[in-house]
Amino acid sequence: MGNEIRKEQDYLDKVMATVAEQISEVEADTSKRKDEVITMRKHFWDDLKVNMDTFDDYLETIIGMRQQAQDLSVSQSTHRYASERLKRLKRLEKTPYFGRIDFHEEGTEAAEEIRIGVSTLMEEANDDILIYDWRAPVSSVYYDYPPGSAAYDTPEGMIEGELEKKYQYIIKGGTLESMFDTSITIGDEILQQVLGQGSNPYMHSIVATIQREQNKIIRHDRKKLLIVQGAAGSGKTSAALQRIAYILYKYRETLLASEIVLFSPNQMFSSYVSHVLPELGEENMQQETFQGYLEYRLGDSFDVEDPYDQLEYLLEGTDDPFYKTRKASIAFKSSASFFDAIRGYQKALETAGMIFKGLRFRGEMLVSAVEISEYFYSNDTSLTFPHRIERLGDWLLKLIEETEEKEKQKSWVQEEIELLSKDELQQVFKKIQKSEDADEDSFDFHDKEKELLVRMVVRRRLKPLREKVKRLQFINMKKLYWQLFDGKVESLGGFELPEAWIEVCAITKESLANGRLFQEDATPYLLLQELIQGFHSNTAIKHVFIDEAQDYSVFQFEFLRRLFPAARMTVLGDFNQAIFAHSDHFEDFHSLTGLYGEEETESIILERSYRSTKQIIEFTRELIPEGQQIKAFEREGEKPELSVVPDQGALNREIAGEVNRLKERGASTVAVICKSAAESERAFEALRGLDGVKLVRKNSDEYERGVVVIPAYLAKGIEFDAVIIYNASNEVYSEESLRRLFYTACTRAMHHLHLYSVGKPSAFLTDRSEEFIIQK
Ligand SMILES: Nc1ncnc2c1ncn2[C@@H]1O[C@H](COP(=O)(O)OP(=O)(O)OP(=O)(O)O)[C@@H](O)[C@H]1O
Repeated sequence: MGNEIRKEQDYLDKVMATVAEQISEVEADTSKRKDEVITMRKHFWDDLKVNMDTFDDYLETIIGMRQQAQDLSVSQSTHRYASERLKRLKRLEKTPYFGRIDFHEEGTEAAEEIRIGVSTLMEEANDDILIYDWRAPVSSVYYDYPPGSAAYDTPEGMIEGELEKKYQYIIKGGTLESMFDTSITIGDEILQQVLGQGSNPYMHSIVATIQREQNKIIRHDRKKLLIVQGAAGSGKTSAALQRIAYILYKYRETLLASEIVLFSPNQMFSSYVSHVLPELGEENMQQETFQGYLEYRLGDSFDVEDPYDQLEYLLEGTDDPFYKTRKASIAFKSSASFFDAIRGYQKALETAGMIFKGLRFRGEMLVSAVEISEYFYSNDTSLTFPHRIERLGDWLLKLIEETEEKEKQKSWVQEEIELLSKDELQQVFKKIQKSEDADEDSFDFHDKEKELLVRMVVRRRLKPLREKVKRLQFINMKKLYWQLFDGKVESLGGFELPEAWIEVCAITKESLANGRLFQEDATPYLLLQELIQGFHSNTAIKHVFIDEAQDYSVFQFEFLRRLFPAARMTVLGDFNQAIFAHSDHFEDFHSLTGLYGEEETESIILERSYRSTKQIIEFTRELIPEGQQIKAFEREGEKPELSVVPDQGALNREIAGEVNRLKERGASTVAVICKSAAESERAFEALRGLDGVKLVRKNSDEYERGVVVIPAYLAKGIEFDAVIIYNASNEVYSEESLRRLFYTACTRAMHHLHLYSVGKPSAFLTDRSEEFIIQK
């Protein structure tokens, strides 16, 4: 190995020298380009000869301007390219590469040493590649194979060969700190080191230690839908982000970061993952929350309940007289039955039952709801439904046009003209002057003025009506949806309705009447609206990523598929962490196959968990059915602890003491995880005295370092050095429906997990759990 290390240091020196040389070249070039651009911008008009005397002069001036603008734009993009290259080189300067494979390609004489880093480095004199980008085709051998036969895919086909050796390096500031010959040593020392470190305020890239099964997700490129079911901490989010970086590299000629959208659970999570792509030298994709989209589409018409308020009600509202009804409402409205009911309803509306709103003008009915309906159903029924609505809209606009003509003759118009302000009159006057060289004294001029004033007054009055028609507001959407709960669902027949159906209908109608849309109604409402009015689609988006997918209903998936018709979809989730009431049905993601069909769907399962120590995983996997399938990465730590305390006072005292101990032991993030926001508020009040403690609420948008009190549902997707479960008693966690929430909370811990319980602990902790936990 000694020889190898010397040889490696020589190679590293050569790389560092090349990087330094290229940096100074690019720096000189960038500053020259920058000056050039600034000078060009400054003198843009000086260098241009503006002469408009004759047509030829005019042409020459225009051509000159175009040329100048083109030169400026070329200089600007060359400057941009150079500064991007500089950033890449600066990254290489810190850590030029992290791995090496000695790959002997079939049919060649000897193995080639291929070093792998975050981007490519080429020797300019001879085009030799000193470092391969981790996303280059050959780099996949590094992630996919142990020494022995190996192959990798290229656009020209498979390349086969022999992987003779494989190394991992730790290089810092140009010095080789360690080098592992992974063809001899077993295990993954670097991964051990990375996972053993403390948590970070932002998620980091994992390119140096991507595991084989994760690499399959990152490089998957065949089917329209990729479904990843993975245990808590198995690297789903990490793999998704590296996959985005990979796609951006592979399709760099044609794909922009803005054509990729990641749906994430909330703002805090979005900020937590926002550093990975920039760290890899890529621009960030767009990030959205589904709630954000619902607000955007329905926020003007309704006060849309957000999923956290819905969940909080389910967790804390058990004393509410409508609690059971609300639960039944959520279950039914997220089911495939309700989905079919909505589609059946839309089908039935093709022949009868549409509800319209009549159009009134100046207090008089222009066209009644019944007349609109008659016209609608008397027209060509072979067209699609949204097309028929469009035709109806055209007809209504024509009616408005006819009305405009008729109204022009009426006396109210004259009266209104007389009331016009000076400014308004002036505007009309200017308009006529502009339109032709009219002589103000001529008869024609006054006629024109009068005509324009009449038109202006009538049009202005009719404008809101035209807008209403253009926005399809002549359809009574609220009433149409309302009707579903007024006997429609029953009349469509064939659906298994909840026992409390009558009560479900009552609370839904009441909520609609108050302008409130329950979370469980929002997507079905929007789906019905789109089925009737035509789908809003965004064809610019080429890839959609849905993280924490277990929290989405079938409605939401169907919706996203239609919203992004040109996109491939990557769906990542863990049904053991399905905490929302509508996701109770999630046992696996099999039902999603229907979205694009079996042919276009690929599923990958991740079973190894990386976030937590072996001891934490051994404990948490006991909490869920079939948890035994989850494999721990061999990282040793302490067993989780359970402290049973007699009362609330002792609970808060002991937790405060434990937080301080954990901080002293170096934990930089400590989360006190509670069942709900209500419990978090109470816990926060009691722990206020702790130095720097913060409360995380649903609208917090930054991941906080230090000590936080947080409801379990907001902690999903993120991680902490140490987790304290605020009160894991049987009184708090008794309902079976809370098992997944409890599991989600415990799996946020990386190095330490401590559960506290006032009195008897939750029944989720079985006899077997005792083996994996230290009772205090
Ligand atoms: N190959 C890897 N190399 C280094 N670290 C990894 C690797 N895979 C995962 N990790 C780390 O494990 C932790 C969990 O990863 P991540 O958050 O992506 O998992 P997840 O499956 O999305 O978890 P959850 O479902 O619980 O939200 C992170 O700290 C991540 O950096």
